[in-house]
Amino acid sequence: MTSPMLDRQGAPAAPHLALAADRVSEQFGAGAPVLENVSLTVEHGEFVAIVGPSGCGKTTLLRIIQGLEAATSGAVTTRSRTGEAPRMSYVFQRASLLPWYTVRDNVAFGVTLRAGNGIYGSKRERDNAVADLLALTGLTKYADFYPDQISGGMQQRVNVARALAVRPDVLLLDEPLSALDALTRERLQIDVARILEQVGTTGILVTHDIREAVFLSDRIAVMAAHPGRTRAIVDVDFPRPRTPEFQHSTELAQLERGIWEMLH
Ligand SMILES: Nc1ncnc2c1ncn2[C@@H]1O[C@H](COP(=O)(O)OP(=O)(O)OP(=O)(O)O)[C@@H](O)[C@H]1O
Repeated sequence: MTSPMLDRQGAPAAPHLALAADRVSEQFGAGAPVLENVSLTVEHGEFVAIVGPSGCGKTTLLRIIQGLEAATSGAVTTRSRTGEAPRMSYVFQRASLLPWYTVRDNVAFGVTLRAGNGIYGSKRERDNAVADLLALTGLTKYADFYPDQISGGMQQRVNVARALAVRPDVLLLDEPLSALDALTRERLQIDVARILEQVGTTGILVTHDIREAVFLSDRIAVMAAHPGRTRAIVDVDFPRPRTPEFQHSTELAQLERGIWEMLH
């Protein structure tokens, strides 16, 4: 993951790229191939969604990108805007919060974890960072609550705030909103769009929800299964952040329909 980014010819790739997955294949033991020659590039500040049928290897691809899983063949290369290895953070479907910590302390935990990495120098800087993250994610009023005293949507906000505490160059989101009810989910999609715009981080989102993918992303990788492969890369050519009206617009519905047809 720390190797310099190379293109297919072996020359340094364009510095505007945050990530390049090049012909990534994965097979676990003697099982059927899970991923086959998946290639994907993501520019700095870009938000890319991955959609596809269950079992096509979306989570596996995300885990390979994060370095938690080694690809059988192919390579993933990453770099930050400064040219160094990027910091990545991961948001899962279920918020894994510390139940005995308040909302504030759960976010502070993410900040403290990184204090030793030189991101935050002093205690005051850490306290300010926590306050900023709480404000950014709409949690200031809930700072002294415990996780079991807030809704699932609020818990997921804490999860996002904690993930952002490391000031990630790349934020990986694996079905972050799928456990939420439809209304909460729509509201959080709008907030996630605003938060991403404010922090300017690069993002990769795995989702089953095509509408969510269209609403949030610049491009969508549509995958096919058995083995998992990229079927198409779809551009979502609308300025970000998207307005709440865009969520129910004809343009979004048309793109959603086109992707749905690809998947069925
Ligand atoms: N560590 C592992 N060992 C063996 N098989 C695995 C491992 N991880 C994933 N798989 C298999 O790889 C395939 C793809 O799994 P993955 O979770 O990546 O798919 P997905 O597209 O994210 O699915 P879903 O949309 O249902 O979450 C599945 O058949 C899964 O059982």
